[in-house]
Amino acid sequence: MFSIGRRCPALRSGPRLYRSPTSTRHARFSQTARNGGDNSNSSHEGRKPTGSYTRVLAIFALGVPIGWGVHTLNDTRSGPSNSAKPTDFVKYALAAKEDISSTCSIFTLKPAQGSAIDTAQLYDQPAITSVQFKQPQLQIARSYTVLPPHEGQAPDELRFLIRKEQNGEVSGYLHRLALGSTVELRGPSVDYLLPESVTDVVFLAGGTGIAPALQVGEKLGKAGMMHILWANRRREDCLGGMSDSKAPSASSSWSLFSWWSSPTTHAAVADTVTNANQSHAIVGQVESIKRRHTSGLDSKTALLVDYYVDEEGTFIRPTDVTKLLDTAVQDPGKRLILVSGPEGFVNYWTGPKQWVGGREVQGPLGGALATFDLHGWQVVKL
Ligand SMILES: Cc1cc2nc3c(=O)[nH]c(=O)nc-3n(C[C@H](O)[C@H](O)[C@H](O)COP(=O)(O)OP(=O)(O)OC[C@H]3O[C@@H](n4cnc5c(N)ncnc54)[C@H](O)[C@@H]3O)c2cc1C
Repeated sequence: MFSIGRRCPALRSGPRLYRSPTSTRHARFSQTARNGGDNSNSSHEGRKPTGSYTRVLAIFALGVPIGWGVHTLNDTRSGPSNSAKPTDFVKYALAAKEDISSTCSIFTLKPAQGSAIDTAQLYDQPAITSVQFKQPQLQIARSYTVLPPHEGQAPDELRFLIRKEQNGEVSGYLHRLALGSTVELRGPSVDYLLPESVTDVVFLAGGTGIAPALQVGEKLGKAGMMHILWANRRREDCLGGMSDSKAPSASSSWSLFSWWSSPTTHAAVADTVTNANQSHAIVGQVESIKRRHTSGLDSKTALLVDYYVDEEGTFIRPTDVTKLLDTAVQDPGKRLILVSGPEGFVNYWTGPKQWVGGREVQGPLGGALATFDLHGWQVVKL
């Protein structure tokens, strides 16, 4: 998904995976009806109501509140009623920037003018969605995956986890913005449409590849079983994250297991996780999605996350993945392996995507996953 080292095409010619949304959710309460109500009051002032006029008034008296109620309900459900076309850039203001590590920050953006990106298309579609940010001086744009909304977030706000790439044109520009600055966004783009009847997902996420994983976790909900294997170079990027599998991948996994099993460790770890969840926003959001989407002891509908940190010597091993693929599923539906992260990470697991006719396509399966017996699991490169 993340094309490090590949220059994205300029705004004019950028390849788009976008499919045109056909939302009718924003049908506005008709202006005529509103004006009609107002006019009836002003232009007929002082006149004795006739029988039919009384009926008209009664219709307005009942109709306007009902219509307004429906209008308000639609607005609450689908965000701003003045949604911009996905191909048009709209202005947002940088409302907050939370540094979560030395290279990554969470950006919170609010619409700066009347129009805004259609949040229903971003959040409610069974799809992984992203938007493009414009770098105005260079007239280039890059895609960023929107984080699922979290508790306390205003309905029109958008949040993104963005890593500052060394010498990165757009990420560098975004990280230099002062609070309150205006930035131009367009979208949404659908990067992957989740098929119906997904029962199992294994998500291999590298670094900021956790953002689409969180979208899938949120959208899959209690519909199935999802296991995220999240790899980071540094602990600071997933501070406090504790793996759900008992023995995290490491050369000394047996000793880690005995360490994990000790009651003293459990108490200490619980404290660390609680504290870290309060301070590390992404790990906190991972945990909150897990809590909402894991149904007690029903092992068919759970979200599990394992953390891997290069600097601690823990890497996602092929056996960590094959173990999950071999897990017996009694009632199999669609099973997906989704891979998202820096280009090197995606290439290692799946081989590179390809450009065909100006569009980026999946290309043949390569990398480590091509050597596995996939038992019918479908691989998707993001
Ligand atoms: C669908 C999608 C969703 C994405 N979501 C996110 C997200 O949520 N968060 C996130 O952080 N990123 C995300 N990305 C990646 C993002 O779009 C950018 O690619 C990333 O921020 C780097 O862009 P940049 O303009 O800052 O860097 P660029 O200027 O494109 O440079 C990237 C790197 O390549 C190097 N480089 C550039 N040109 C050359 C060259 N000619 N030779 C050698 N090296 C070179 C640069 O030094 C830099 O390290 C997503 C990408 C896609 C496609």
